[in-house]
Amino acid sequence: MAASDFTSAPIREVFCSVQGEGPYVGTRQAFVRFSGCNLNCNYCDTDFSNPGTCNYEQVEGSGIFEKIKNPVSISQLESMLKPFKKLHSVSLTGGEPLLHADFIEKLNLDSPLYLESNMTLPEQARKLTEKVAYVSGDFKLPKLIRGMGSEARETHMENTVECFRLLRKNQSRDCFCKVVVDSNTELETVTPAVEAIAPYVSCVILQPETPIGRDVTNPRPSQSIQASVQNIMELQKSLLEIIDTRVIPQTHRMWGCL
Ligand SMILES: C[S@@+](CC[C@H](N)C(=O)[O-])C[C@H]1O[C@@H](n2cnc3c(N)ncnc32)[C@H](O)[C@@H]1O
Ligand SMILES: Nc1nc2[nH]cc(C(=O)O)c2c(=O)[nH]1
Ligand code: SF4
Ligand SMILES: [Mg+2]
Repeated sequence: MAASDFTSAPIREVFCSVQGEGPYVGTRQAFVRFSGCNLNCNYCDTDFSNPGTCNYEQVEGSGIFEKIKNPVSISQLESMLKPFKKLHSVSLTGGEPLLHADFIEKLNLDSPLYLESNMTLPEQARKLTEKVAYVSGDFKLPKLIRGMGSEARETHMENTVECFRLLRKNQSRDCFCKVVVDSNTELETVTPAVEAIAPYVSCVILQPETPIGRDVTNPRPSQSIQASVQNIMELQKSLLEIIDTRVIPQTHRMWGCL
């Protein structure tokens, strides 16, 4: 897993699109997708490898990519983002962007930073407490992480809660939590997670797992790993006792944009 030094980072792609997930769905963003991740979620829809170059879609929505040599320097990335106008914010995603916190800390951009993170690296999160204006933090359910044994689960929970505490909502930052749920997700596993982070977030989003490599325009495939509408609405009803809880599927996968 290649992390970045202070001045350059391995970046998989840079493009402009609209936010497809969570409460800011539809806002115009530039996306910076860093390479590398510290987790292996069984539902992950993203190629975050580093093939040695970064795909750069300079013209919004064109589908035409230039290849930039990796690693990309801070000044190169700042210049690459300049053509994108009228942005709500710049999404820092991956892979796991917190692996590149030293690099992010040095970025100087015109738009606010929107961090999209798995929230498992508190020592890295600490470096960005003054830097990011939006935090879209996942709470990863341990059952959906490949290779996570029962001994590691307690530390995983502690690290996640500490990340939310460090990057919590305040006067100059919104912080919300997304939980990806599948057909086996039980209220008993989601409730303690939501209770623990509720003081730090503005709302919780239940994000139904989108089947990878299947026809996402067919919402009810016969043997679905997706949570049933009834199950997810039961989850929402219980969690609404704790905090504003919304159900928002990934909209960009339906539309077919990046
Ligand atoms: C690719 S991840 C990158 C950022 C960070 N590593 C994380 O997991 O939050 C971006 C978002 O996509 C979500 N995601 C990935 N695969 C998904 C799928 N098959 N269905 C629903 N959400 C998915 C993740 O849970 C996360 O909220
Ligand atoms: N349109 C769009 N919205 C997104 N929201 C989170 C994404 C991600 O992969 O981090 C993503 C993405 O890849 N595309
Ligand atoms: S943490 Fe994010 S990028 Fe990493 S495997 Fe999970 S969903 Fe994919
Ligand atoms: Mg994505």
